[in-house]
Amino acid sequence: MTIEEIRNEIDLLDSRIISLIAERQAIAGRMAHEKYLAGLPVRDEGRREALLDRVFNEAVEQNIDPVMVRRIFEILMDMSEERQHECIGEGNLP
Ligand SMILES: O=C(O)C(=O)C[C@]1(C(=O)O)C=C[C@@H](O)C=C1
Repeated sequence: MTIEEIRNEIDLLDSRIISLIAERQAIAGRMAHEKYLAGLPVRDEGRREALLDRVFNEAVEQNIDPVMVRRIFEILMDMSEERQHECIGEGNLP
């Protein structure tokens, strides 16, 4: 395989990752609605920690850097919380 072909493979995979992130953000919007109705705060520290532990362990099983994977999911959850705040009218965006 050439470098160009391998880069194309990476590009395709990156597009799939972005689609999955968009899907995750859409779910965050639904979560915001349910939390708003239930009177619950957006942030749930217990859930965050449980999720970070789970992805850390899954990364170890798959032989990829668990600390980096944890960081990625911290960012994903921050994005999700930002979306949830926007959905319930507490966003920082103009
Ligand atoms: O599980 C929740 O309660 C969510 O709102 C989802 C989510 C996430 O993106 O995974 C986002 C915010 C919370 O702090 C924890 C997790």
